[in-house]
Amino acid sequence: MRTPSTPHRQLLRFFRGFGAPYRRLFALGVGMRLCETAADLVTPWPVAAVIDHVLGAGASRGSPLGPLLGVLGTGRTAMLTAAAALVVLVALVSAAFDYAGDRLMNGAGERMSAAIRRETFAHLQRLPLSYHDRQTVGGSASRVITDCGAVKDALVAFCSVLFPGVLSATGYAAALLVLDWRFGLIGVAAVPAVLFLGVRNRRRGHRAARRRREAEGELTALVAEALQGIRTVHAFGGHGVHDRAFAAGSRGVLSAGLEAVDVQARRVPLLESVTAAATAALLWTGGVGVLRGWWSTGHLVVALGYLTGMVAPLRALSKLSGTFAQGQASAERVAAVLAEPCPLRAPVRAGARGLPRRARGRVDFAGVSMDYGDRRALHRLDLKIAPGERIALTGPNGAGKSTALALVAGLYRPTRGTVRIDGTATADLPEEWLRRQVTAVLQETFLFAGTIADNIRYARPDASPRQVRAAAEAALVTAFTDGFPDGLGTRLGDCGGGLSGGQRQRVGIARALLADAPIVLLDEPTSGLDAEAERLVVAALGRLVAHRTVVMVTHRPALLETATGTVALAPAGPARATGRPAGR
Ligand SMILES: Nc1ncnc2c1ncn2[C@@H]1O[C@H](COP(=O)(O)OP(=O)(O)OP(=O)(O)O)[C@@H](O)[C@H]1O
Repeated sequence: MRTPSTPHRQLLRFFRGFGAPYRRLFALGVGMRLCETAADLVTPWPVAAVIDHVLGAGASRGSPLGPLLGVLGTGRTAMLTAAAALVVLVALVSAAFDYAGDRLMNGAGERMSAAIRRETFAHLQRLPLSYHDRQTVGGSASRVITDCGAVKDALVAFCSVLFPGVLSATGYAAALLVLDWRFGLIGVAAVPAVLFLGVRNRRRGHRAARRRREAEGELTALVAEALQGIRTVHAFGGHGVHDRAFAAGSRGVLSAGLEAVDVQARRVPLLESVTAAATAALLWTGGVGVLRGWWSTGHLVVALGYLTGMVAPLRALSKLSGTFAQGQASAERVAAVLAEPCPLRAPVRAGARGLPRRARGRVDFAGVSMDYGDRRALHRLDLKIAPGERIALTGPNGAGKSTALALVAGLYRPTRGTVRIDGTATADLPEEWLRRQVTAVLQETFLFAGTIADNIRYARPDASPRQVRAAAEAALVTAFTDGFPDGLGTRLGDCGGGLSGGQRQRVGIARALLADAPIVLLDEPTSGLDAEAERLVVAALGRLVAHRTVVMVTHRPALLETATGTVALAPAGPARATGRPAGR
C-alpha cells in the first residue's frame, strides 16, 4: 500500500490526541528545560570573573559574578578556588535540570509513542479482511514495529534535542543581546542562516526517507513470506529466488539511504562555515571593543561562549534532520493505517440494539453477489437456512463456497444483496454480537504459541478449567493429550507447531464447542486427513453440530452424510439447489 504524503500540520493534528494525556508531564519538562537554560547561561561567567578579577585582564565593566569570587577570601588563589567551585556548582545544577527535563519530556515522548504503537496494532487487527487481503503480513508488521519505532525516535529526538535546542538557542541569543546589542546582532544574524541550512533540501530528504521506509516495508514482507513458506523454500530449493528478490529490495533501501546521507552530509560543512563566520565576526568586533575599552576580556569570553552555545544545538538539530524525515515518513504510514475505517469500532446502530444474547440461528442469503475487486466469486445467491438445519455447499473449485461462509461470518460485506441472521442484515449487526453467534472450523486450524488449553480457551477467555476440559473431552482432544506428560497444559511451538493435522482439527473443534455459538461454519475441516483421523474428527464434529445451524463446505462423504440438505454452487453463476432444499 503506497502512502500518500501528508502535510506536516495535518499529521501533527492527527497525532495530537495521543499527546493529550501527557500534557502535564510535558509542561513540567518544559519548566525543567527553562531552568537548565538559565543555568547554562551562567556557565561562562565564572571564567569571565577569573579573567577580569583574578588574572587582571582589566575590567572596565566587571563580571557580575566578580563579588562572589571573594567568598573564600580576597587572595588570588582563594578567588580561583571559589571560581572553580562555582563552575562545578553551575554544571551540577544544569545537569540536575537536564536529567529531570530528560526524564519528564523523553518519558512523555516514550509513553506517547507506546500509545501510538498500541493503537496502531489494535486498529490493524480490527481492520476488515478486505484490507488485509491487500497487504502483506510483513508489510503490516513493519508498520507496527519499524514505523512506530521511527515515530518514537523522532518524538524522543523532539523532546531531548529539538525542543531543548530551540529553547537554549533562544536563551543564548537573548543573552547575547542583553550582553551587548552588537554581539546580539551577530548571533541573531547567524540564526536564519543556520536554520535555512538546517532545513535546506528538506523535501529531498523527506522524499528519500519515504522511499526508504516503503522499500524497508517491502523487504520485511519478503523476509516474512520466505520464512512463512520455509518448508516450501527448502523442498524446492527456492533459496536463490528469494535471495534475488531480497537483493533487489535491498538495492532500493540502499539507494534511498545514500540519498538521505547525501542530503545530510551537504549540510554539515555549510553549517560549519556559517558558525566559523559568526565566530570570526564576533571575535573581531569583540576584540576591537576590548582594545578600545568598551567591555572587558571576560565579556568577550562570555559572548563567545554564548555564540558557541547558541549554534551548537542548531547544528545538532540539523544532524537530526534524517531522524525527523524518517519519523515524518513513518508517521504518514502509521496515519494511513489509523485512517482506515474500521467497522469493528463503528458505533452500534440503533436497529441493532436489544438483540437477544443468543440468535435462533436462521441464515438467509437474498440476491447475494460478491466481487473481490474485479473477480466475481458469487452471483445472486438466494438461500434460506432454518435454525438447526445443516446445509452442505458443494460445487467446483472457485464456485464461491468459502466466500459464502465468510459472508455469514461477516468477514466481508456482500457487493450486492443481503445476508441476514435471524432477519437482520449482517452489515447492521454489531461485530461483537456476530462473533458470539457464529463459529467456524476451517480446513487448517490456526493454533497460537501457548498451551493446548490456552488455544481452546481462545474462544472464551473467561471459561473455567472445567469448561475447557469438557470441550476438550467432547472434541476428543483429551483422547490424545491424556497421553502427554502435561496433558492440556502441553505447550505448542510458534503457530501451534507440534500436533498432527487431525489433532489440530480436534483442538479447533474444542475451541468451537467452547464458543457455543448457534451457527457453525465448517470449511473442509476433514480434507487432508487420513481415514482414521477423519473418523475421529467427524465424531468430534458430530457433537459440535448437534442442535446448531450448520453451513458446511466439504467433499468428503463421511461429513456430507451429516448434512440435512445440499446446495450446489456454480462458478459465479446463480445457485442451483439439489437434494432437499434448505429451509425454503
Ligand atoms: N480474498 C480474495 N481475494 C480475491 N479473490 C478471492 C479471494 N477469495 C476468493 N477469491 C476468488 O473468489 C472466487 C471464489 O473463491 P472461493 O474460495 O470462495 O471458492 P471455493 O468454492 O471455496 O473454492 P475451493 O473449492 O477451491 O475452496 C475464486 O475465483 C477466488 O479466486
